[in-house]
Amino acid sequence: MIKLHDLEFEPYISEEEITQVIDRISDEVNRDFGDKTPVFIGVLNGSFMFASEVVKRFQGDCEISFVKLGSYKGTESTGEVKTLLGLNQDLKDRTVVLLEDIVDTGNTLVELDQILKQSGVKEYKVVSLFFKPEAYKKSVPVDYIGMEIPNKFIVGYGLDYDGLGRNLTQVYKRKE
Ligand SMILES: O=P(O)(O)OC[C@H]1O[C@H](OP(=O)(O)OP(=O)(O)O)[C@H](O)[C@@H]1O
Ligand SMILES: Nc1nc2[nH]cnc2c(=O)[nH]1
Repeated sequence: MIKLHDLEFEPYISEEEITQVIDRISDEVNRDFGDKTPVFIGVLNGSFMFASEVVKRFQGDCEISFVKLGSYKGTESTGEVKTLLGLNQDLKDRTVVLLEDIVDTGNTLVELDQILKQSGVKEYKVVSLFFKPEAYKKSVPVDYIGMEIPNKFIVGYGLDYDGLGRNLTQVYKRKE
């Protein structure tokens, strides 16, 4: 068990399991985008570990960029997604692969969908390491999912609780 600020968390998904999931999802990404010179866009902050592992496994030509969006305060979504660092690259007519650590309510994804459509991409697909089907209320497709998880707050592997826990190499869930 670990403590971050005032909350306790227990081990939930091991590093080995995360690696297996990333291997599988990266195979799918290689298969579908290997010859398309995609632009990978990682959604900061949470996706930095996952994004680096996926792009390290990518075997074709690609470009890599990041945007930074934020909407969580403590363990809850505020419902308001702020763009903290926008796109700084021309994506017109490009194939884009969004790399997210988690899709939860979908608020962040809806914002990204608008940003990408406005930028004139040829196509874009969403890859997310974790997905909470019970929490997802939107219709933007999540095309590649590493793991479906219940509607519980998790930390580790890039995901934080009020800034702490991103460096943990396995995933923990909030202790009930
Ligand atoms: O589907 P949603 O309910 O929108 O949640 C998903 C988003 O929440 C987290 O980001 P957060 O807003 O916590 O910012 P961070 O990545 O900087 O921690 C995560 O990295 C996703 O981008
Ligand atoms: N740390 C963390 N951030 C999130 N953002 C959306 N869902 C979650 C979650 O379960 N944990």
